[in-house]
Amino acid sequence: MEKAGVLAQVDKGLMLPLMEAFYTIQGEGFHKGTAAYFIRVGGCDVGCHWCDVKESWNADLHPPTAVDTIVRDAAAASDTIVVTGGEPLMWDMAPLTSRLKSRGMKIHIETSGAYPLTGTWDWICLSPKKNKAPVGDIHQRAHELKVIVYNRHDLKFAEEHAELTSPDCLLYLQPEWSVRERVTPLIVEYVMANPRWRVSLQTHKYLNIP
Ligand SMILES: C[S@@+](CC[C@H](N)C(=O)[O-])C[C@H]1O[C@@H](n2cnc3c(N)ncnc32)[C@H](O)[C@@H]1O
Ligand SMILES: Nc1nc2[nH]cc(C(=O)O)c2c(=O)[nH]1
Ligand code: SF4
Ligand SMILES: [Mg+2]
Repeated sequence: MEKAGVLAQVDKGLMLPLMEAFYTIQGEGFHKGTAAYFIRVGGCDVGCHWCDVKESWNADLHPPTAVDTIVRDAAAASDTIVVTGGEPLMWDMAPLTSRLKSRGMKIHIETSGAYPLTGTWDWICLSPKKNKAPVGDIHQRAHELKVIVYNRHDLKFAEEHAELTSPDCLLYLQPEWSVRERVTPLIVEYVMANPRWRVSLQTHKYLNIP
């Protein structure tokens, strides 16, 4: 396909810049410990200085891939799919999620919420960022709020975002990996004092799996 044609397909969400797709164990949040197939879509301009997938940021480095191909490979691997990135909501998620849904799959998203919510989701993990705030009503739609804690101020940031969520939204504090030894004790103390919150660890990194 010529370049203009590919760009048009990407614009419609019929192709996505695919960084990688892999079957693993969800390491974080409510579903941690359960098998899932991850679809990592390239492209992100949020710019978290501690981001653990900076290779995802430049969408041009990741080949535009037909969603039909992505869905075919996903369906062969698992009935639970986690769409992540990069920031997946930079792209129109409607074509990908409608195809996954029509095959009866459970679809989860990991997002900063910095772009409008598209697609249909069984589980929305909202991880808000200071650099680029969530837009629209995603706090009300989120099933879990997962705030990354790099320093003490992030606990205040976490409360500000928790106030915007629905009453049954699960609340998680997750240590930023590079400072985990310093911040994990802060999180433990905070969760015991404020038991509406839970601890989330990046358990896949302890298990040495993707
Ligand atoms: C790489 S992001 C991709 C999805 C989306 N851009 C987002 O930030 O939610 C996936 C998850 O990893 C978290 N994350 C990224 N870097 C991290 C780090 N160094 N330590 C802990 N969590 C991290 C993000 O906050 C997010 O919840
Ligand atoms: N195992 C595993 N669990 C995860 N949960 C969220 C991840 C992500 O990068 O979005 C992730 C990831 O990269 N690997
Ligand atoms: S929003 Fe997500 S992918 Fe983008 S820089 Fe932050 S953690 Fe990384
Ligand atoms: Mg990750």
